[in-house]
Amino acid sequence: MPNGIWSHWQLSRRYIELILLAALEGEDLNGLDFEAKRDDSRSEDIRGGRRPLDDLLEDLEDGKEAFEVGGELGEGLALDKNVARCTDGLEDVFNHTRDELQRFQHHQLVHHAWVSSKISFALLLLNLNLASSLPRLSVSSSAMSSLEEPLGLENFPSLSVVGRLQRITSDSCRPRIDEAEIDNRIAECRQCSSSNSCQDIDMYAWRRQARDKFSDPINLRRTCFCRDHNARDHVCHSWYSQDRRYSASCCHMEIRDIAQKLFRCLPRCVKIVEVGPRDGLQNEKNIVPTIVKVELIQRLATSGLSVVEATSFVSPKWVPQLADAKDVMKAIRDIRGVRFPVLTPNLKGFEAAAAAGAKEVAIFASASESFSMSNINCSIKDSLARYQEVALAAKKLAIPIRGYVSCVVGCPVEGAVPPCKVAFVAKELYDMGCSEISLGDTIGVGTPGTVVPMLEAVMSVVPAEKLAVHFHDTYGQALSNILVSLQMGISVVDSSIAGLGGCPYAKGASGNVATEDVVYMLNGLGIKTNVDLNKLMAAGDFICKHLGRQSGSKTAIALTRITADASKI
Ligand SMILES: CC(C)(COP(=O)([O-])OP(=O)([O-])OC[C@H]1O[C@@H](n2cnc3c(N)ncnc32)[C@H](O)[C@@H]1OP(=O)([O-])[O-])[C@@H](O)C(=O)NCCC(=O)NCCSC(=O)C[C@@](C)(O)CC(=O)[O-]
Repeated sequence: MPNGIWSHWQLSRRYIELILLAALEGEDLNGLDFEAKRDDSRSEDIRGGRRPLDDLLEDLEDGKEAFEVGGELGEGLALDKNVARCTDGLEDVFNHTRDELQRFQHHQLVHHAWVSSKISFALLLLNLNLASSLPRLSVSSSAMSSLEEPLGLENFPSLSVVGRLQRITSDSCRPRIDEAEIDNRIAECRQCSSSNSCQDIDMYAWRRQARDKFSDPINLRRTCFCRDHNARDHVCHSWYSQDRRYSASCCHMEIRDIAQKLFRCLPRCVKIVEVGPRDGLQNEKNIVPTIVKVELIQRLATSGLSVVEATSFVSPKWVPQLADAKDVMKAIRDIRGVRFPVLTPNLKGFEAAAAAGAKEVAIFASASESFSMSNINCSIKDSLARYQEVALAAKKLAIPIRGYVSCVVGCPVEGAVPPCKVAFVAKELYDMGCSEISLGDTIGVGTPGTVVPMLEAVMSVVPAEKLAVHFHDTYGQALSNILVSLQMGISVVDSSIAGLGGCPYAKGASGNVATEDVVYMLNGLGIKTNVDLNKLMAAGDFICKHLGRQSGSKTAIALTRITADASKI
């Protein structure tokens, strides 16, 4: 793509991004002052914001094939200017450009120039500008159809981010809670790239605090790809030091800065829910002595983890490994500062857990009928009725409940699970009063391609702040799935020490993503977890030695090997 066109597109698009963000955040657009910079810093005040559109319109008026790429557009426009400063109130920009558009009654654009609000107008601009980056402009009515309907902005402030985005995304790309639609969502977005808006607009869902990070795109690109050797060296040195003491602090801000530029809206802190003592051990054939379980929990607690799922109050006939739940709870009751939720499949389990001193419980439903039957011996509907009883009992005792949804992308029996089913179960659990809902890829088949539509569906009915993700790592996709979940606004991640686990009723599924690997990745991104990786690895060593197997954590294996090599020198 010729440079001029690209610059134009980039520059103009930035206005729209900023306008949209400002509008989405409910800011008063009047008098908002912003600046869009290009790679070099020669500055020229062009009272930006208008010129690009003015020039496009002039070209249209002249009957030029202004949108045919050939350099002319880029060269001739003010778009080649390096710094554009919008000093006019944006209100003016809107009004001015709308008036301009109305002057072109004869042109097909007018058909779409009907604007119901600032936001739809901004979208129109976005469509226009993206369209202009294509070889030939084709502003078809299907591409612009969303602009012809009122946006219903009265409800805008009360909508979630995803809801807002769904509201303003063009029809052809707007997600609906509809199985086929959601399943095809990503493919659709690719197909409809000529309609211009969807891919870029969709990114907004993940750009919660992105406004200040949009500036300086070239610099961003440089830093991201580590062409700046200083930055890269700093970052790399922080990964590891020979005495195995991990330190992210030396250049925490720098790493975070790079990560934020690259990943835009990652959370500052992530809460890790350690599920090793429960999910990790429940699948072990040989019974692990209670004393070993308790020591594992103690070690995990001292590593800084704030939540360790300790055990399950399920039928010992179904899960013999956790038949000692009561004893485990008794042994850990004096550990302070850490929460120890336990699984309860029914009222009987809840009562036993409460009697054993559990201060927090978890209920576990499934998005797949077959898995529900094999895991808890009842249909989804019946399980929800059971959990309603548990929720009521918990409420009476002021015990918080966590909810799980299993098989959120795939089921060992049924195959692909539609996102709408996951959203349905998650919403039921949320309505029951679950304070957090963990979305489990029980068999670890998800990829970002399937996880994103699932999360979008769930986030349209349950706020992101109430969600956690729980990935098994059967296909090695867990970390990518976690990363994309964080980008979508989730900040609670389940994981299991040494990657232990698997579900007894999901044959072939491997363990959860290893906690060590999650902490390593989050440290690398400058995201706080308050977990000490060395202590965590020691806890992993401890349980792996007991089980007589190698850790399932790549981080643990790598760091242990490097340490061993270093000690030989
Ligand atoms: C739900 C049940 C109990 C139904 O099992 P059932 O056989 O249909 O239940 P029942 O009511 O007919 O009872 C059968 C026997 O179990 C007893 N019983 C009944 N309830 C309890 C209880 N709470 N605690 C102790 N005993 C219990 C009950 O008293 C009776 O004893 P009997 O009269 O035969 O001596 C059974 O299917 C069960 O325990 N399932 C648990 C399965 C399990 O733990 N799966 C793994 C956890 S889920 C998971 O790993 C996924 C997750 C959360 O990690 C997320 C993800 O990765 O996706």
